[in-house]
Amino acid sequence: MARKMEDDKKMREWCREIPKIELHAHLNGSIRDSTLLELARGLGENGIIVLEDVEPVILKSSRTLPECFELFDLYHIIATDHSTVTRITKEVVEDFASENVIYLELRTTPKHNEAKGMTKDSYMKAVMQGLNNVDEVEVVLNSTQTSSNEEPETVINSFGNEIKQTRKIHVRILLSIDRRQTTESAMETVDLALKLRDSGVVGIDLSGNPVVGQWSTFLPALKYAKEQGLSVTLHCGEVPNQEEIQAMLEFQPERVGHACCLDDSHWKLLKSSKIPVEICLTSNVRTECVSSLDDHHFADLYNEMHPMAICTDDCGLFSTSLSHEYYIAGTTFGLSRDELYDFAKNAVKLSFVEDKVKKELLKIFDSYKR
Ligand SMILES: CNc1ncnc2c1ncn2[C@@H]1O[C@H](COP(=O)(O)O)[C@@H](O)[C@H]1O
Ligand SMILES: [Zn+2]
Repeated sequence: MARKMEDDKKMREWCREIPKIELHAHLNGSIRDSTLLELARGLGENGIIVLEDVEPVILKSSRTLPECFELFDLYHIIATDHSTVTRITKEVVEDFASENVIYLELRTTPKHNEAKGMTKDSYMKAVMQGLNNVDEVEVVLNSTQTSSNEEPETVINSFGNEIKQTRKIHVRILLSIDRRQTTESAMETVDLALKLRDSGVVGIDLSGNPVVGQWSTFLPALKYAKEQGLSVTLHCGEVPNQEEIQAMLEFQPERVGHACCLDDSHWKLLKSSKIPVEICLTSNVRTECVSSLDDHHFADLYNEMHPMAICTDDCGLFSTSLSHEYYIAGTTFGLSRDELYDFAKNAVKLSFVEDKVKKELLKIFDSYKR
């Protein structure tokens, strides 16, 4: 028993220590609980919200998908002013870097809120300021950015190799279109993404409550994004809307998130199209998109060597971390450390980053496990 617990602890530490790539993380879903509560308390003291109503909602650990979207509305009241957006961006990046995420693709929905003097542009400026404010680690936003002259630290890693480590994280941003938006508003988001290309924005995500909105509303903006050379990823199959799933797969996005509720024909289509899947284990179980970890489609896709990446989705909302997601993938599906390591490394190829950075990231993986 003691031995098993010791092995388990080592496995958790190993998952934390290895380099990792995060491709599906929503900014507001990744807010630390402690920050959220602190902000909520502040608003409670000022009479803007009733803290007693909000606290149990924030602290509840298990939520259905509709409950998640109720909570997001609350998050947006609590966290959407410029200085808070800047603060949470800084914290989220630092949290990922602290568990050895070397590349983070962070997605967020640019928000317009007249009452707070916020436009989609100013929202994104606040996000960029947050990236600038990160001080625990160097943030690299484009492949032309020169690195700081920080001396690399020499450490012995869990493979027994001596490696030189610099505290550095590559970050790229995806702008999310919320399914509540109009075609016009979705177009605006794509235009903003194009404007911010030099600041690290590389693509577009379609997300939001899957039972809200029509595919035809978003299609013009998604097509436009594709034509302009932005990468596109879609939340696909969180609910069994087969007509929409068909349209999404036909659109041929560069990646899809979740892919839970596909019928047999779409399952075949997904596999034959080789569209990479962002796998969010805890999220899918908590929101009841899959009945249990053991029934998760990860195993089937893994056995077929379908391109996939392990991701967190909303690590704040679901109290998880990328290391923990690797741990549960390894222990649930019986992956060896070597298999898990190769899996982590393969996620580099699925990222939307420039080839030059991909090569740099692959080198980090190779030097880590020689
Ligand atoms: C649980 N599964 C999910 N399915 C669909 N959309 C989700 C999601 N989790 C998060 N979001 C989307 O991301 C927003 C929060 O981050 P940002 O405000 O953009 O930073 C949510 O409001 C929702 O639109
Ligand atoms: Zn998501």
